[in-house]
Amino acid sequence: MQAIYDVPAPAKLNLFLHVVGKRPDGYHLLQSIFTLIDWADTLHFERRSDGHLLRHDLGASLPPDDLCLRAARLLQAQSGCTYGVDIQIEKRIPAGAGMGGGSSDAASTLLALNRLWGLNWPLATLMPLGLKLGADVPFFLGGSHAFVEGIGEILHPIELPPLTFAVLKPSQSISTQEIFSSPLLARSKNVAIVAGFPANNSSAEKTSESSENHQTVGLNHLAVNHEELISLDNEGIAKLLGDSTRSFGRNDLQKPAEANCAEVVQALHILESEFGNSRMTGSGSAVFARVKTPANEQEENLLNQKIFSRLQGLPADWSGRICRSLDRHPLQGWAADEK
Ligand SMILES: C[C@](O)(CO)[C@H](O)COP(=O)(O)OP(=O)(O)OC[C@H]1O[C@@H](n2ccc(N)nc2=O)[C@H](O)[C@@H]1O
Ligand SMILES: Nc1ncnc2c1ncn2[C@@H]1O[C@H](COP(=O)(O)OP(=O)(O)OP(=O)(O)O)[C@@H](O)[C@H]1O
Repeated sequence: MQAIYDVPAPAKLNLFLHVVGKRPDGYHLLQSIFTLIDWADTLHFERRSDGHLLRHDLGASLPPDDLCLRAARLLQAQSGCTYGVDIQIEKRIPAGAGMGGGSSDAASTLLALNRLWGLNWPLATLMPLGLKLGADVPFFLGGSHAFVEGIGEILHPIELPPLTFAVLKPSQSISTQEIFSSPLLARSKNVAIVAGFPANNSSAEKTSESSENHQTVGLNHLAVNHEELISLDNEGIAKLLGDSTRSFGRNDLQKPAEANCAEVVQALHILESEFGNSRMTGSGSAVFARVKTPANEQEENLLNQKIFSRLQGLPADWSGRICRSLDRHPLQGWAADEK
């Protein structure tokens, strides 16, 4: 294999994100539902025999040593592979948005180079490399929506009904590190511990990764403080994303982000007034609202018009669009399962 073209790297939304603790090294322990959406970057890989690793930006410019190059360098060093690669990237996911764009690029790079360089490593071997690159990378390697714990390395695959979102990214970007170190970050007070219940129906997605932190069966229910049982269906998701007084879910990173960035508050207001709900994803600055999935083309056009007309009144460097949840990651199954 000489080249792999049109490799997708989809973004994620955190339907809720609870900070439940802190590790001795300063990283925060989370509980969150991560959802894959159809706002995606596209990458192209051409193998080089001289061992060099080069990136070419087809759209927006990325930092010189970006997460794609860091992923390629890590895989090359760990495997001792003598091939190199030219990586072309069409960047569409806004950076510093809490949508995991850089992490997704890194995960897609690991999966593509694993093939292009003929390594054929199992997913369980790629997972710890992913975690070294960023807390969100294991989720994108995992290949499905997930209830996520730890700092991002404990993945419980879940199935979700098809969901539609309006996503708005203000012009300002937010540094993840800055938000996690804010004194406004809620600690321990009102911690909702969520426990997952394995799916007991045949539609549950089976995953066969056998790494220690990887559950082998999907979940279809979550319990809050072992009391209220939430099904991962439309009704349950509505509970998770309802208004802040009634909903169970929240994003604990939202308060510090609102304090740091007035545009986050503005974006939340816009979605709240247009769609009746709003929440920030990850460490921001992007926010999203759940919207009714359009039943036909006419309804779909109407939704797109709504977000388009809102964007027209805002500075040109704001972006936004209607996004659909994916069934699964388009590269699911690219890494061999461990026998
Ligand atoms: C907020 C989320 O987007 C939720 O999906 C992720 O937890 C962030 O993941 P990420 O962007 O891959 O973050 P990393 O690049 O690993 O970490 C950036 C910085 O954020 C802080 N950080 C990150 C993740 C975490 N669970 N606790 C933290 O305290 C650390 O100071 C770290 O140095
Ligand atoms: N391939 C990449 N794409 C985007 N940003 C990258 C990439 N590689 C490195 N970065 C750097 O990482 C920073 C954060 O980018 P990213 O888009 O991953 O953040 P994010 O949307 O906040 O994601 P997360 O939810 O993982 O925190 C950017 O400001 C950028 O400088």
